[in-house]
This record gives sequence, structure tokens and C-alpha cells, in this order.
Amino acid sequence: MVGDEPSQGAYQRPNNTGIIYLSIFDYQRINMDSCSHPELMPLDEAQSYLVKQLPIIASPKFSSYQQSLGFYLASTAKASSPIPSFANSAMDGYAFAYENLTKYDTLTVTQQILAGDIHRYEISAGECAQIMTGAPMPIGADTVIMQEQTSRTANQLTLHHQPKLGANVRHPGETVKQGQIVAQVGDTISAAHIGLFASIGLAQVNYYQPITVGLFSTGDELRAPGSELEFGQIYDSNRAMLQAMLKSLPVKVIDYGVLPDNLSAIIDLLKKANHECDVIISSAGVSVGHADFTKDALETLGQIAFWKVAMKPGKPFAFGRLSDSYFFGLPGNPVSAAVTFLQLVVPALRKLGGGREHQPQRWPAKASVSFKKHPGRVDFQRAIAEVDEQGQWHVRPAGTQSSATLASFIEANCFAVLEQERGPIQAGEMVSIEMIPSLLRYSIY
Ligand SMILES: Nc1nc2c(c(=O)[nH]1)N[C@H]1C(S)=C(S)[C@@H](COP(=O)(O)OP(=O)(O)OC[C@H]3O[C@@H](n4cnc5c(N)ncnc54)[C@H](O)[C@@H]3O)O[C@H]1N2
Ligand code: MOO
Repeated sequence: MVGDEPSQGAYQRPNNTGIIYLSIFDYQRINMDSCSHPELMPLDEAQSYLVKQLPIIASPKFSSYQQSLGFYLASTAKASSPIPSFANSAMDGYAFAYENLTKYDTLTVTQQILAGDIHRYEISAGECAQIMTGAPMPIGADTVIMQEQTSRTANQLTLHHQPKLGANVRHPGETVKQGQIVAQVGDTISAAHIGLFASIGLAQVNYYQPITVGLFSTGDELRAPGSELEFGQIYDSNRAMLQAMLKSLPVKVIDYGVLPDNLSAIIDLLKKANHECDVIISSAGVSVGHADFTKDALETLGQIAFWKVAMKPGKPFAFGRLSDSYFFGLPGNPVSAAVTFLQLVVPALRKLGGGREHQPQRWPAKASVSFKKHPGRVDFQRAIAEVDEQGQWHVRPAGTQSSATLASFIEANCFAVLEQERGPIQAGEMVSIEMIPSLLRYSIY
């Protein structure tokens, strides 16, 4: 399903010797002399490589705005008429001409205007109209006073407050001007977008259709939750967790289940998935063990763009391409699979699917205890951050940092992102924190 070859464009990697121009499959041949572990690709380069080199492969579709929730917008959304399209009252009260205030002690109420009233009312000198929120302003009026700031006897109105000229009037185009762009290409269409589209009468929008993602786990030791485990076996948690995260993304998922640690079985599956999917995601088998065949299968059928990223957890991550699809090989350890999915696969899926680039927000926090860290890889440590009364954030590790322990994601509310070349962190030092995306762990709902 991969289209033309825009992904083969030049990639510039600054290093000590100047700029090197790479095509998508040249990366492994580069001497990574800027990195203390030269065999590892720095994470920021891997991320920008994916986001910059991958093309948009999703196809746009012009369809009902109500179907577009969660998809990426494929054309800017524009207002064809101003909102509101007529001057109307922002309060329940009385509408009058401001200049009348100096001439009349009281105003005579001559009509009542309700929201949705289609008559064009008119008032004259010394008159006012009782008006409801959202009702059209009568001709001859330019100001509204709130009902609570008036008193009324029969049809005589006394004002107890001097409003400003134009007070409580919503003017045409005040919310949205005619021709105004209200949403950008690549926006993820949210409930707010849906409401906005409805408010400007945009019944159809152009949005990207979901790309197809195939998912499988590899490992002879894996069993389905619910089954009895024999000695040496574990439950397949990666596929369940990845499926759950993919559910919140604008993609179609084909679940290929669990494959044994067997090169020909993986090759057979990749051949099939290559024709059925735009993207294939696997977990495990990308390290150097005797049963790690995923990378070999990718090399047999396609090409590897890069393997091994300077991040912890998640070092043995592989990205490459088959004839008709892109391939992401996640490491088997569950936390490593989660972190590489969030840091590398999600931005790539956004790009392929037509989404706008998104940088996760990070901010400084003071380490309340020490953090273990070795130079050489960016660490994503599961951590607990709290803000004090002065607005200062404090952060501490959330339990064990083992790559096998998903439980500390439940305890944690953020990642402490510890830079590649940094060593151990002492209590009191500043570190960066990033909230755990709600794809993996809801923070509020
Ligand atoms: N000599 C080396 N050994 C390892 C290295 C290394 O660089 N040199 N890297 C380590 C790191 S870091 C990771 S992460 C793992 C990644 O290994 P693989 O991607 O090859 O995955 P496996 O070895 O098959 O499995 C690792 C671990 O994860 C468990 N696992 C696998 N799949 C699942 C699943 N679907 N659900 C739950 N758990 C799963 C598996 O049983 C293993 O315990 O390699 C290190 N070794
Ligand atoms: O990075 Mo491994 O991914 O440390 O567990």
C-alpha cells in the first residue's frame, strides 16, 4: 500500500564532518561519531527522521462532519458566512439606542423579541424592546441593558445603571469572520471541532481515512490471558496493550495474533501482512538472542532503515520497509514496547495518516530523591510528579524501573526524561518531566 517514493528524500544529519545526505535506507552506514554509543541512533534523530522522511499515505475523504471525530483534517475548514450572521443580544434585558439615554428618563417598552424571532422589529426615539439572549437586535437599537439593572412598571422602563455604548450586543462576525479558517490541515478532529463545524454550518469536511495497521507478537513463551500457564510461559501483554492504544488512534487494526519464534513463520506472516496493511507492528525478537528472528525476517523481505535507538527502555527498536508497507519492530519487554510505541511509532503513524506534528510538552521539576542513570541513552523513567504551593514541580521514580514491570505505569503519572549523556541524578537537581500520554494511561477521566 505504500505509494510513490517521497520517503527516499534527502535527510540531513549534522555531525562533526559537516552534513551527510541520507536516503531512508542509508542510516546504518553512518558513523555516529556524535554519540557515546556509536552503534545507537540518537532518539531525537530517529524521531525527526520518521516525521520528516515518511510521506502522508492516507487518502482524504469528503464526508459528513459527524463521522469525522478522531480523524485528521485533510483540508482547512473555512466559515462561508459570518457567525453570528446578525446582531443579537448577549443578555436577557432591553435594547435601545444609546443616544436616547440623555434625552429620556424612562423608555417605553414597545415589543418583546425572543431568540428565533424572524420579524425585523424597529424602535423609535424614546422606545426600547424587551429582548432575550440570542434574539436579533431591533433596527434603531445599539445597546442592551441587563434586566436586573432595570425596573419596569407596565410598559415604562427605568434604568438603574449607565451601560456603555454597544454593551451586551454580539455583532455579525464577532465569533467567526466570513472566510475565516477555523481548523487546520492535520488537526485531530475533536468534540470541539465537531461543535465548531456545526456552528458554522459545515455539514461535510475533508478528512483522512484511517490507515491499516497489522499487529502481531512473537514468542514461544506467550499464551493468551485466560489460559493455564505451564512452566516458562507468560501471558501476551504487549499485543493487548498495543491494541488498546491503537484503539484511540485513527487507524484500522488487523490482529495477526502470536507467532512462534520461527523465521519462516514470521516471513510468511510478513508477506501476507505486507499486502493487507500500510504499517506492520511486531513485538519481541528484535534483540540479539538465538530466537530473535524479527529483524532477520525484515532483512530477508525488505530493508532496515535503522535498528537500535539510544533510549532506555527500548534500545532494540527496528524500523524498515517491505515492498508495500512500513515495519516497526518493538522490543519484547512490555515497558520497552510501550515507550517505543509512544515515542517513535505514534509520531510516525500521525505523519503517515495525515496528522500534524506534535511535540509532547515537557517542563522542569526538582528531583526529590536521587535517580539512577548511566550516560549513553535517553532514559524515560516512570515517575511521580507533584506541584507544591509555590508552583514548583517535584519528581521521584515510581517504584522499580524494570522493563518488565507494567505495574509502575499505574503508580506513575509522568516520565522523568533524563538526557542521553547525563549520569546519576542527585536529589535537588532539575530534570525534565513529560506527562504519560492518555493513550497509555488516563490521567483524569
Ligand atoms: N545480549 C543482549 N540481550 C538483550 C539486549 C541486548 O542489547 N543484548 N537487549 C535487552 C533489551 S534492552 C530488551 S528490551 C530485550 C528485547 O528483546 P527482544 O525484543 O528480542 O524480545 P524477547 O527477547 O523476545 O523478549 C524480551 C522479554 O519480553 C518478554 N516478552 C516478549 N513478548 C512479550 C509479550 N507479547 N508480552 C509480554 N512479554 C513479552 C519476553 O518473555 C522476555 O522476557 O532484550 C534484552 N536482551
Ligand atoms: O531497553 Mo530494554 O528496552 O532496556 O528493556
